[in-house]
Amino acid sequence: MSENNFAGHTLLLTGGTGSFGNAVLRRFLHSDLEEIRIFSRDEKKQDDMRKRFNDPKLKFYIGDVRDYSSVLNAVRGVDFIFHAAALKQVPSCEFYPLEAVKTNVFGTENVLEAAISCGVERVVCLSTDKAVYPINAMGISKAMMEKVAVAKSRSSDRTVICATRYGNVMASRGSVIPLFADQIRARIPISITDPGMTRFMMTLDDAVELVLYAFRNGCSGDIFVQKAPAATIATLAQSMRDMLGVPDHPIHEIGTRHGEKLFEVLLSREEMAASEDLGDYFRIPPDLRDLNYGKFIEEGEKKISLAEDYNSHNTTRLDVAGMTELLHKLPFMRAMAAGDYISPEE
Ligand SMILES: O=c1ccn([C@@H]2O[C@H](COP(=O)(O)OP(=O)(O)O[C@H]3O[C@H](CO)[C@@H](O)[C@H](O)[C@H]3O)[C@@H](O)[C@H]2O)c(=O)[nH]1
Repeated sequence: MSENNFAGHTLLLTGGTGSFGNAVLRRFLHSDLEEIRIFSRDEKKQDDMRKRFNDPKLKFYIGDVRDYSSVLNAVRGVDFIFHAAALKQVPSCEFYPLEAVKTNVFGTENVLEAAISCGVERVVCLSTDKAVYPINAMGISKAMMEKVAVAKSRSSDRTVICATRYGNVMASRGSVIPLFADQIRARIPISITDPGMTRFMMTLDDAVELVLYAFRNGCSGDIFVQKAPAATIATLAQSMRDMLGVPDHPIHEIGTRHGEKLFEVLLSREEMAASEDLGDYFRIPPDLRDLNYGKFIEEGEKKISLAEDYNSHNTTRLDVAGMTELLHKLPFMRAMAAGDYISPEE
């Protein structure tokens, strides 16, 4: 399925005003899709987007995934959905965990229920590595979102529901790369939490590719994960200092923050045992055992105890040169290195 096989079809992006929505639009605006709907609560961002893209193919829907009727209104007549609407800030979800449940869990249920009742063909739900062995409210709510998606995928023959999980998107707004860049610009020390902490490193384009892969290839109940390299925060800081020409810029260690893990996990041990290795991706199929599943237990347990999870400590580790090469792919970092400043992605 290429970007040009969609004549007469409509795509809905929930949470479409964020960086992911913008990146998808850049890919799909010139496809043969008939209509692209942006659904979000944010009137101002929708207005900015309307002016920026200025394209009659784009339609804007104000609503909240928590409100079923607003979702239903946007889903009627839609063929495909990329469900990106979420509360994703770790600290705010820690303080307001039920708000995370309302948006990430019940909101997803609303989107999927509307999709099934309107006969939508395919839905891809976006999740995060923080949903695996979760320790913070954001991750826990996203883990529940995945469970809702997989459970719902069993209840429709027509609507294919699958999900993707990805790690930190490099240089997204509020994340560590723009923060370190601001600190370097302001000539204040770089605040490192724990130099040995690792994170998967993915670009926004990688995240979009993963969602498109799931969209094209997913069977109902599948979760897709892209293999990705990782780096320690010390390596990231050194690469940024080198790239911005200040290799000796001071560093200040502040310690691990609230709700934060030493490393992230993209596939649990249990999922690794069941997953299919597709080269660049893993596919985690849904557990299709029915009530008569006793005969699968022994084999399953043996595989699980041999498996290792897939995490940012044991994946390909970037050294300073490798990390710098990746940083060069980011428009934000290239501009910084040239002495310009551009806004990070939303
Ligand atoms: O002053 C800082 C801030 C962050 N870090 C480290 O940098 C890494 C990445 O941090 P950050 O960019 O804040 O990302 P995460 O905390 O991993 O999670 C972010 O990225 C997720 C997925 O992209 C979002 O869902 C979360 O809301 C958002 O907090 C972590 O190891 C942090 O400990 C520092 O060393 N110093």
